[in-house]
Amino acid sequence: MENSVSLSDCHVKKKNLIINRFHFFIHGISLIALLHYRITTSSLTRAPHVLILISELILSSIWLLGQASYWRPVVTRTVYPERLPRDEKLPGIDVFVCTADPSKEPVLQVMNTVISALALDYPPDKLHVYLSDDGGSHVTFRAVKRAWIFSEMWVPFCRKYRVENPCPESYFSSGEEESAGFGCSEFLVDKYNIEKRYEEFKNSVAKIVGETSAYMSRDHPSLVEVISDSNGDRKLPLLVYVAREKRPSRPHNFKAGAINVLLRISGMISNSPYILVLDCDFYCNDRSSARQAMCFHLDSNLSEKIAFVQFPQTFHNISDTDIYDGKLRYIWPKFEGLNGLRGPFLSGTCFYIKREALYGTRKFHDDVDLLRVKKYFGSSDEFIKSISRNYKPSYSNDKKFLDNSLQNELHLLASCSYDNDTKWGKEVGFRYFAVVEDYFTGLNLHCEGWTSVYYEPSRPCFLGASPISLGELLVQHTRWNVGLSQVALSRFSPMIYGTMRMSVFQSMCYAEIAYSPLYFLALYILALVPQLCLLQGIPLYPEISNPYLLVFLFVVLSSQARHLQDVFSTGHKIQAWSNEHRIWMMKSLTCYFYATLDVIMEKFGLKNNSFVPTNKVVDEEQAKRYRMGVYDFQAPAMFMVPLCTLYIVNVASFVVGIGKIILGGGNSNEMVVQACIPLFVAVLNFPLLEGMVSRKDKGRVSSFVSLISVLIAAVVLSFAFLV
Ligand SMILES: O=c1ccn([C@@H]2O[C@H](COP(=O)(O)OP(=O)(O)O[C@H]3O[C@H](CO)[C@@H](O)[C@H](O)[C@H]3O)[C@@H](O)[C@H]2O)c(=O)[nH]1
Ligand SMILES: [Mn+2]
Repeated sequence: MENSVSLSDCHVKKKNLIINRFHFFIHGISLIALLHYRITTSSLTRAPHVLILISELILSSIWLLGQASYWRPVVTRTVYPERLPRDEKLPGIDVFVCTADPSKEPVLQVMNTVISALALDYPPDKLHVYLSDDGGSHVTFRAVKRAWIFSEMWVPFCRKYRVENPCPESYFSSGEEESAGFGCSEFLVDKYNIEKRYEEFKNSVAKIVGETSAYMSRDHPSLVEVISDSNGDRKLPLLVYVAREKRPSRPHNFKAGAINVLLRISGMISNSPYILVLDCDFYCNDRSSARQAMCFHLDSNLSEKIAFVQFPQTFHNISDTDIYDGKLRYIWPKFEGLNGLRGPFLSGTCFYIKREALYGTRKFHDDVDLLRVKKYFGSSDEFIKSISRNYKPSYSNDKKFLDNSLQNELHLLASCSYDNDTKWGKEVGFRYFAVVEDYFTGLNLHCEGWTSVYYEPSRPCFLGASPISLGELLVQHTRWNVGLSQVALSRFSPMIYGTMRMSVFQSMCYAEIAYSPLYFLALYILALVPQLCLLQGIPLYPEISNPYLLVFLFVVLSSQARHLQDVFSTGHKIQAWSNEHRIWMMKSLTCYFYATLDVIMEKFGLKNNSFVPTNKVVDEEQAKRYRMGVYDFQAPAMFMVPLCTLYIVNVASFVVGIGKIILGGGNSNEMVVQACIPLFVAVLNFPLLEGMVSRKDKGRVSSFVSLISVLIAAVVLSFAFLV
């Protein structure tokens, strides 16, 4: 399989490296000076000072952990697909698409993802697409059959005209690519015809959706069916529909459980050495991604150790203002930095992973006994045979139907009890321990010695949907942070588990993400303590004449300058800086807080894991507000009340505090700096004020939330006067 010429290159970003290290030194020194001031000069016998010290320690520690991903050479990569071996020599690829709930994940969108995967530029007999339907829904099953019929025309069309974008919905709606010099009439006729077919397909899906209940069942037997009906010579990739068995009393382990079933089922049918995993809303936007990924997997210098090639998650539905920071812009530079270490985290979708890495078979010797293997992989003999390198699946291309014995085996492998008493979810396949199965599985692979590659081509290979309302965003990030806290508060905590198994730097990168829910504590302190102390006239920061004030100013300026540099160097405007700040505050005060609470309750047995998929259905009114850059504050009260309450506390303490400084004189010298904090909060979060006071549309803060918030804020403020 391997190739002696290099299929890929990497480049160090020298300029970034110098800036990063320079910032590290001067910011680090100023943080030490700041902490020195806190410890020596502040009166640490008083609670407010201790609290502020705690918040500063948290912020500094997370900053320090984050430096690891900026420290080593920041690498970008180039690939040379033209140097890949001939098609006959390319390895097989299985594509896994997961969907869970047709009422939240529009079927047409899911089908577009499936169709786009079928149209990847890869030898059709080497490509196999598996759709996992966790809802076991009739809608999805019927729709995928229609999708197949449409693909039989769409895939040849893409091949014939070398269409770059294999996703029909986005191809037709963007009007792009009058491609490859085929501006001729034949192309136009073909395009017209295929567009008509796509309309018919869309209508038929709409009809199916109308006729069939989108009921998502948690209680259903397994169903595995080969959808493609080609005979013998395969012009199109194989398409297989899989609904695993689900029973209400049995844990199904969410997406990780679904992927593990697909691993087993595909092992029996195609058993490709590489797997592309896609969330149902992430369609392929470039047909060449498989070949690009193979440039790493087959590169003789890299291939042995690489577990996965991760592409960035890019989104097609982000507006210019990106008010919810949906791009996750701050994440991807870290992935580039990690490229200089053992490689990036796994991010759940848009990656090509080696089957062998998920099986963990390298640790077995040839003479390992069958009983031990069964302890790992479960009772299916047929599946265990599939693990050995030279296994040929008993399914052959020329059959549409799976014969009985294979069907029985597949039912066993897709049953909800197959994982019991095996290493599935622990050492084999995607790991079940945390609801961030991607992060946690990646952590385990890196700890086992595997590496990974981050590759960001100029044309995004995949495009997905990002939440476009505050409520959805906060629900999603709460789930992520529940998962991260589960890891942080367990024996897998990266700073311990990681440093024993991989480099300190790599562990620090994992730790930064896992410990970020701690921001909640730092931000609650900073949103309350300086404000209440301002009202009481307790100074927490150096007075204007104190040279230490310069240290504080420097820390603020240098961290903001660094953030701005990051924003500008990734091609964004200043607006991204303020949006990111605002969303970070909102997430810290809600998601991070609830996530930590959730995990603590789970530890005490008061709560169970859950993975509520994000809603991918677009509400037109909401979408309109989003495009106009107007926040949608219709989020659940549990998110809105803390945000509004703290906003009111900040505004009130600023107004009263400034009034006192102006009127009272006294220690105004000491309080001026402190008044800047609520001022900053109030200005940055001005949209919240608008939402509570002046907006009339449906996305405003509800009067119920405003009322409760005013009441709680009043209690909090009166506390300052009582103590
Ligand atoms: O029980 C479940 C729950 C979810 N899913 C699928 O998992 C995918 C991701 O779910 P989504 O609701 O879109 O979650 P996001 O928070 O948007 O996903 C991000 O975060 C997840 C981890 O929390 C990763 O798995 C994803 O890849 C990553 O994109 C979707 O295709 C779902 O259909 C299942 O198959 N079974
Ligand atoms: Mn998603």
